[in-house]
Amino acid sequence: MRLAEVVATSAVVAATRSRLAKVAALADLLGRARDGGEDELTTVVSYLGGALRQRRTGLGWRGVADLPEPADEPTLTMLEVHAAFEALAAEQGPGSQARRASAVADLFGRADAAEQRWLRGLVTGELRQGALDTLVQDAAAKVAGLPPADVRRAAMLAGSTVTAGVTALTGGAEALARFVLTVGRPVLPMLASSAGDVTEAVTRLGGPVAVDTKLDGIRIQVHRNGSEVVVTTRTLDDVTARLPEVVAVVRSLPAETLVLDGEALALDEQGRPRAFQDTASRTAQSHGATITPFFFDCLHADGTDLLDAPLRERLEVLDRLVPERHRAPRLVTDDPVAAEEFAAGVLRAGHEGVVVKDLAAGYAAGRRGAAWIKVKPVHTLDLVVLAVEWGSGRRRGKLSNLHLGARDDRPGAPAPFVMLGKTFKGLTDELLAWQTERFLALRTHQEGHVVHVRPEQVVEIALDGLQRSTRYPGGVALRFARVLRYRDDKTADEADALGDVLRLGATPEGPEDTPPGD
Ligand SMILES: Nc1ncnc2c1ncn2[C@@H]1O[C@H](COP(=O)(O)OP(=O)(O)OP(=O)(O)O)[C@@H](O)[C@H]1O
Repeated sequence: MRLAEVVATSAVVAATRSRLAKVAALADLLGRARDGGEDELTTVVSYLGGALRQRRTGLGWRGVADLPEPADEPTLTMLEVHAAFEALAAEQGPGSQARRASAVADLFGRADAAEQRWLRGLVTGELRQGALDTLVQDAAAKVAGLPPADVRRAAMLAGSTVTAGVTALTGGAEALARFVLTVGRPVLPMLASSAGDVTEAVTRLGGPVAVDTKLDGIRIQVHRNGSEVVVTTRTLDDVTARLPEVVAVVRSLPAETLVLDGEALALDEQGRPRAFQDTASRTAQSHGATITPFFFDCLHADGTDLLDAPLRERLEVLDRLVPERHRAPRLVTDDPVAAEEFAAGVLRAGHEGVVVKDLAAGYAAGRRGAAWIKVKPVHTLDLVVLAVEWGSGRRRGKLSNLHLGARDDRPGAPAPFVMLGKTFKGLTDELLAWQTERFLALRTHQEGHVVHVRPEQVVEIALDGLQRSTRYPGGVALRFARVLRYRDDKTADEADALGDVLRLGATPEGPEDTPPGD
């Protein structure tokens, strides 16, 4: 298969808003790629999801900043491209940088202009978007003639869309069914959609729901097999060695095999939650505050897999095995008023909100299906830092005012991110010091006092709302944005998209609330 066919499909997917049309275009391509053998197919599935097959190529933004003249005709094949990146990834030792540069010049010199743009996006990660994964899963299911839920489930269990997609296309239902929950192997976590208030969330789900305390710590998944315990994060990184308290708690539970989902939290002496940064720094260093695990789901217990069991049943097992002091406080109700009252109490206790959950739903990775709905009182967005301004006065010598962008999910968007505003509010001295170093490392170029950076750092912003704006290209600006924390557990493709932002609803244009600099 030629690279041009993948580039063309990718353009069709970006240009339509229709989910059906996106899946159809991807399926058409996957159907053709299937005939090319497993290596080619794996490459196509991976690239359609916006990712290279190599974990590291030693190539970054800088390495593809200056490209040779594009070729007139697209001639590259997928296997040639893959082989070129394999060779790049294998380069090491003295002189490797020069050899890498010449390999890049060779590869990109054989690509036409559209292919060059696309390959550059692939290398820098700009093509990656969380939503692409489920589209590729659905397309693979369509070609294989399998229910989309089966492929999604395999991806959750394998922790990889590429593995699940290729298996569906080459081995069919039988091969797919071999992906089972294995104690000791982490699965992709279930995520939540959001609602403006608790009543809306309860009404949307209908019927009795679990209203769970939303604990502001670090997502953990714990696998126990006898005395073996493994703790992983939302991104499936192993943090077992850093969280001995969690290991000890799980070892004390009355079950031989166990998979639990929960949140690890730093608590002060009064049992109130401490700032997220305190908890987060604990996975980075292994000292500091005491960490307490709180579990809210059970996926396996003593030989019984519970992934497909309704939440009601999973919670029964959880309540039986885990003592109350290690569970997220919860109310089961179908009454929105009772749910609102419970949520108000949760906020008074210092937690960030609630997650309202459908008691009849199974456990499914990702955000689709919306069986979990989070409700937080202030709006928060996960945005990407596009540039930073040098501070003045007390902040001289520090990178301060952040330029914030959302993923631009509009068809034909001119750039991957669209700027929504700036803020320097909420930044402590510690954060200023940290971000100065971080953004200097990400610097691409400087214009006046504005340092442009590679769009890789996600930051969680609280805001009062949106206002319409003629100043910013998305047509809206953030109102009273302030920094809550840096999200090192999220990549830029998991940041909020303009579509998510607009759902907050904009008020008419008002005076600019964030002064242009500090
Ligand atoms: N009781 C709970 N049930 C489910 N998730 C919870 C609970 N308490 C805290 N959480 C956290 O909330 C997250 C669910 O929200 P979401 O899927 O939107 O992830 P997120 O983008 O990391 O959310 P946020 O930034 O709001 O924490 C989970 O990943 C988990 O870390």
